[in-house]
Amino acid sequence: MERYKIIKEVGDGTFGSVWRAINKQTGEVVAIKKMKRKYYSWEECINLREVKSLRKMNHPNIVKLKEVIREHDILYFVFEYMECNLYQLMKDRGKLFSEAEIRNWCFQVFQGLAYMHQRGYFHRDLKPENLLVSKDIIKIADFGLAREISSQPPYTEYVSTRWYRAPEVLLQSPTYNSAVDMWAMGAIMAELFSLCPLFPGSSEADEIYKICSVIGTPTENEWAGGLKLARAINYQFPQLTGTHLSTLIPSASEDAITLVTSLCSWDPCKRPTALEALQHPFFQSCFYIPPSLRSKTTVTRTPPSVGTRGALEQKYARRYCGTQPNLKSMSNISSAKSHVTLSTGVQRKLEMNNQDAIKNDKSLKSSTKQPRYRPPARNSPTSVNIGKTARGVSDTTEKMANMTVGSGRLPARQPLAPPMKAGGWHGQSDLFLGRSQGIQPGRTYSRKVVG
Ligand SMILES: Nc1ncnc2c1ncn2[C@@H]1O[C@H](COP(=O)(O)OP(=O)(O)OP(=O)(O)O)[C@@H](O)[C@H]1O
Repeated sequence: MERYKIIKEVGDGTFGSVWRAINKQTGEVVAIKKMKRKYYSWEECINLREVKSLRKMNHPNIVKLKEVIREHDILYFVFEYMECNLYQLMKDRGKLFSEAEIRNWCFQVFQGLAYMHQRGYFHRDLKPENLLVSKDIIKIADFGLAREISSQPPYTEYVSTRWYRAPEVLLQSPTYNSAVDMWAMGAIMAELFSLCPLFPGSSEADEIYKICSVIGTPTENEWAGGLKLARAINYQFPQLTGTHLSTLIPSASEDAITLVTSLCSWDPCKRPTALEALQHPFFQSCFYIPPSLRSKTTVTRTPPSVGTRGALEQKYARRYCGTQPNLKSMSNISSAKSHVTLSTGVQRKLEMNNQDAIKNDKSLKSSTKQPRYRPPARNSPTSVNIGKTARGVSDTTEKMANMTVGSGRLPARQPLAPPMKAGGWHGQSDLFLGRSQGIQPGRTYSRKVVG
């Protein structure tokens, strides 16, 4: 580690703190992630998902892992350095992003995702904090939860930050696939337009409620599989008609709305794959250049939608809103859906979000169902089976309740979930505990992001 000069902390995640540093020999600026738990052998490190998955990825829109160092039982990941994450950009933003900016970012992320999904990996924890930006370039980071298609169950660790968590995961589907990343991208894309999270659930119950209040309660026609999942856990969806996305993200063009709508489809099979998303009319002005054909210059200095054409787009972005002709139709896309499927083979693990939920759980002990997996407490230094931070997870409701200030984001334009009709199921998920703690309207909060 003495080869690096540490400059300052730029991030603090669940698993590690991230520092800006300089390679003393080359002068290169890097990001060093110092893992919180100790690693007593190299075998332990090599088996880490972040190492296994990132080692194999070489794409301009996936953050590059340069080096792994273990010193005094502490593990360090050396990454290429990125200026900031998308959440930081949104929270510091005084005015809305232009559609051209959003298009450019999303196009790049979908390229990174297409690459990753094609190679049999999916991320599982896409959120604005994990999308890192330097100038016009955006890259996917944090592969702590990335999953390989060939990996075997049982999988017991926690999956994804709640606000971006796909409904099949919320409903404890025993199988899920790369479509969970596409759902997250729909939510992120909408958030880029409005600077407000689309589904800011304060608990799993509230998350489903928020989703229903935007895209409407799923019908048998829309998502038979989801209704089956719900029946299996004796869960009843709240009956809501939904809100047209154009009222929630009024600055988005019609193309953007149709893309977000299809990404946020209840049924994972109805979501476009990353490759399909890249062919959506929303991206008609972007040029897809396969990474293998890109020169270094193209990749790093001329992202899609930037350059002369990008500048023009930027200039006329607002004028184009909703008026661009749809040159391609999603229905014309011939490529078969190729979401990478993952069979968990075990119950999805559940989270306990707050003390109220625990109390409720105690009062509902008549359940005949087996108790579900309860993740170890957060911050457990020796466990990777832990919930994620701030906006994320496990004990998040408590955290949210205590959050203060800062982001200027007001996520609570949607109603709070009423007590859920939990039927006879009394598992440990807050989804079924009949209690939902909403974020109060007008309340702002910050996320756990340093710097
Ligand atoms: N390569 C990088 N360059 C600059 N900043 C980075 C880099 N990698 C991570 N960061 C910053 O550190 C934060 C946390 O990093 P990361 O998500 O990898 O940690 P984590 O412990 O896995 O966090 P999480 O709780 O989200 O899982 C990021 O949101 C980002 O702001």
